[in-house]
Amino acid sequence: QDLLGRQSSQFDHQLVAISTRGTKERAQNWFAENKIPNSENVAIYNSWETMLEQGDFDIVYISTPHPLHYEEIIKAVSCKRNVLVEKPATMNAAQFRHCSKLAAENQVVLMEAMWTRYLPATQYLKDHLLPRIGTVRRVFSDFSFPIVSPDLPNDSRFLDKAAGAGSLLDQGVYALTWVDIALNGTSDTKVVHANSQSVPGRPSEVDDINTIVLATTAATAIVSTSMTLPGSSKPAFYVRLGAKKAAPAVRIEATEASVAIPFPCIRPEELHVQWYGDKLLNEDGTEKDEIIKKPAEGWGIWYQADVIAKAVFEKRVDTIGLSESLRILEWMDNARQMAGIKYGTKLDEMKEV
Ligand SMILES: NC(=O)C1=CN([C@@H]2O[C@H](COP(=O)(O)OP(=O)(O)OC[C@H]3O[C@@H](n4cnc5c(N)ncnc54)[C@H](OP(=O)(O)O)[C@@H]3O)[C@@H](O)[C@H]2O)C=CC1
Ligand SMILES: O=C1OC[C@@H](O)[C@H](O)[C@H]1O
Repeated sequence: QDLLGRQSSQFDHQLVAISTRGTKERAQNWFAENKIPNSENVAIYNSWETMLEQGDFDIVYISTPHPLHYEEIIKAVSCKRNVLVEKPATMNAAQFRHCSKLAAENQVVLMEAMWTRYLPATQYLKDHLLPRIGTVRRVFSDFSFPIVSPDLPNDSRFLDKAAGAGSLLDQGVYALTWVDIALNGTSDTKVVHANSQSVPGRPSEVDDINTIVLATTAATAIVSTSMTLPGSSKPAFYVRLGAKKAAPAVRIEATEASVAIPFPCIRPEELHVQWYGDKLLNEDGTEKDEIIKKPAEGWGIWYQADVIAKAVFEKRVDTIGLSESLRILEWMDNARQMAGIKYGTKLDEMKEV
């Protein structure tokens, strides 16, 4: 239930059908583990195509590993389905541009599930804080946590290149989203440097420690990711999602104030603002943090679900957040090229495949 609705939601999200390669029993166990309401009525398909062609639902949520997204979006929108697709929406910008065109031709809504953008703390930052802190001059954005433990098998999606493995596409998409939010979608932002080091001791080269520098005419952004290093605090990721105390993961430095966003920046709940000058000082004269709390209800992925539900309800034809998704996919394309991160011929050509 936690996954599907919240008390203040305008919409009652319901899971009504799923497509899986697994058995019915496996699906039913999953429903039970995740407390899915009315799960006895959820249609279980063993064929994605059949579900798209015959299923009775408003929106399909694509949550397979990222190299599959492109073909799956094409199939879904061709069946006139509204689509919410996990991040990164596709493996490169050209693919998503094509998907968006097809979605428009088929009169449906398409949206990348970049849930962080729609959480209350992020919305507050965008609508109420960024307009007050002056010109943003520099952004630090880190998203690192140790996903790759020594016992993680090489065929896990985090280490298997055919499944889209790599920290840039998995974690970098969030760190870059924060840059885009902080710079308010500045369109002249360019990747000026990218460097990558692979996960040590594994047979294939999977990008791990990535450092990307972006610049606009007025600002610089420094981005880092890693799926082996602890980043801003030590405990395992899902423990840290509930951590009471965490070091800043994102820092936005503007001319009037700086704003720090504690880990986990993918699910922010607090904004720590330091106003420059003598407005808000500690007894020793140092700047005092103004802590703005904007909790997310439950896990928080339904904020994005509300956004697409509203668009579908209003019968809009739209790729929600298209320019944001494309900017970030393009930055990742450029960073991959500069850092020498490779997948395989078709994807490295950065064309539609
Ligand atoms: N927003 C967020 O917080 C998160 C987003 N993600 C994103 O979600 C996506 C999936 O990640 P994650 O759930 O970790 O990935 P998984 O590897 O767990 O795959 C998810 C499901 O996709 C199906 N699947 C896997 N491989 C294939 C295949 N080759 N062909 C067809 N179906 C397949 C499987 O379902 P079945 O066996 O039932 O068919 C599997 O359970 C990624 O794009 C990732 O970036 C991931 C985690 C969190
Ligand atoms: O989107 C994500 O957020 C949570 C992480 O565990 C995962 O790697 C990533 O895909």
